[in-house]
Amino acid sequence: MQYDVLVIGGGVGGGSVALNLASRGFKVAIVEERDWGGTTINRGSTPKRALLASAETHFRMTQLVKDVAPLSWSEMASHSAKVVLAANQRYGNNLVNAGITTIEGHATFVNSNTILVHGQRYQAKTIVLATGARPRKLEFPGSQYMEHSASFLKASNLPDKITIVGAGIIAFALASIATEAGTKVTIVQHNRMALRIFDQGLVQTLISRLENAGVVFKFDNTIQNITELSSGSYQVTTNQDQFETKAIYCVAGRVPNTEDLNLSVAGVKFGPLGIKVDERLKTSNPQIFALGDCCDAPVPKLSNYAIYQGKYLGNNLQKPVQFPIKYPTPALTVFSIPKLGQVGISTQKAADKPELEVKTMDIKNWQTYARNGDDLAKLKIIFNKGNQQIVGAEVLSQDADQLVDYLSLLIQQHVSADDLQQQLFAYPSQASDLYGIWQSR
Ligand SMILES: Cc1cc2nc3c(=O)[nH]c(=O)nc-3n(C[C@H](O)[C@H](O)[C@H](O)COP(=O)(O)OP(=O)(O)OC[C@H]3O[C@@H](n4cnc5c(N)ncnc54)[C@H](O)[C@@H]3O)c2cc1C
Ligand SMILES: NC(=O)c1ccc[n+]([C@@H]2O[C@H](COP(=O)([O-])OP(=O)(O)OC[C@H]3O[C@@H](n4cnc5c(N)ncnc54)[C@H](O)[C@@H]3O)[C@@H](O)[C@H]2O)c1
Repeated sequence: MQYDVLVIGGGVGGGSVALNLASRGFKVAIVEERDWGGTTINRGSTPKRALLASAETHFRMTQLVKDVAPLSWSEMASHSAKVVLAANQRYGNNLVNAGITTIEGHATFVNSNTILVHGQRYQAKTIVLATGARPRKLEFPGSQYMEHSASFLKASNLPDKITIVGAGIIAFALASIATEAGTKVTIVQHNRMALRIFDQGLVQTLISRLENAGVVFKFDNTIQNITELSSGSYQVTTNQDQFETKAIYCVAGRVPNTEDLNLSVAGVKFGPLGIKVDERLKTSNPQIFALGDCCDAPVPKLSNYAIYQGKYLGNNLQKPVQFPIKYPTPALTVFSIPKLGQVGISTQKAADKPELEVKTMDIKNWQTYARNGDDLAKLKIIFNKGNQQIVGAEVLSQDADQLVDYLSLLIQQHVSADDLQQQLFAYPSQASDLYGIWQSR
């Protein structure tokens, strides 16, 4: 069967490019071997945020009133499962309703413009690879007892004592959710560094808050083996320690899905960081493109980048791709309790730039944060000393994701303090708090 464009991978990256191209009249087919919506919808931010919805509401209540009833994991899990099922079905339906041919199965290349799925050949002049990534596996005796974030996120029961391996973005979200649900969490990190790219002062405050809530951090601990005990629990032995736990989730990074595609027959080069692409997302074969978590592009591997890359390719594929991809202001959030957000230039990068100044603002007394009892709320904002424009920020707050997005708009639009005074925000709202950034300087 012949198409204008074949997309391999039905996650948010593949879906984004397929929907964009279909809306322009291209004959598009998309292949998915597991579930429509990929990691984001089925095993990533959608279930994570659905579980977090209960966990953070519970946390907020405990900040404001006494005697809050404990959370029920089974209720949280069934809410999350409903949200995921609806999103997954909506995702598949959107593709079909857009006139895209959806093919279920594993795709491999036969040659540079032909793929094979369940013995059937499909051809296209242009192919887009959007095969995503999978959890990185660690190997040591007993490592087979470790599960991954996906099994945490779909667990119908959560044990009362769990271990998380890796102190990264996923770990802080899972630990926050589990702790709020009453589970005792231990995080094992092989060195001293948690959340490497974030402001380490804010990270330390977040660690202290989680420690006060009962999370045990074991830094400089490398797991040597795990043994199963007759009780059904596990004994974890590290280079420093030995302890019992009831489940172990390994969240020590992710690796791109580049194997089992027969990329070499298509002339597509790849390495450990993913499929090699140029600044137009073109692979080493000029008719094959790659985007999202499977590709080795110089941006974080996040849903928002995969979707943005999909839109870029969709906008440009009808003609030879003319313009290199230009990424907007980066914004990301660790969905912990409280959240940790980063936008634009980070405090670590600002430290090397004398033209920038970092101002730390204790925002807990600002209206939004005071009324929410958000006592740890802190904003580190990075200004250009010359024109006083905001170029970046790092935020610790229950609402860091929203503040980061407001700041992203200000940065992207080069908004100055004077420009902001021309806006009339609803009052008192988180947006109206923004005036405080200049007042507090
Ligand atoms: C627990 C967790 C939480 C996350 N939270 C966030 C968050 O809050 N915010 C954020 O921005 N990012 C988050 N991420 C990252 C985000 O999920 C990824 O960046 C995003 O899913 C990448 O999209 P993608 O389309 O490139 O890949 P994927 O979503 O992984 O989709 C790739 C698809 O390709 C399919 N596939 C692979 N090989 C083949 C083949 N040969 N044939 C057919 N199909 C194939 C796979 O089955 C998969 O469905 C999170 C990730 C995890 C694991
Ligand atoms: N909110 C978001 O935007 C969001 C949320 C979740 C995931 N993601 C994406 O998913 C990716 C994967 O998340 P992640 O948390 O798995 O990765 P990560 O890179 O954020 O963290 C992995 C952690 O594991 C540690 N580690 C590595 N080997 C180890 C070992 N042997 N023992 C103990 N610790 C070890 C690393 O030092 C690091 O701290 C992220 O990089 C990001 O692209 C994004």
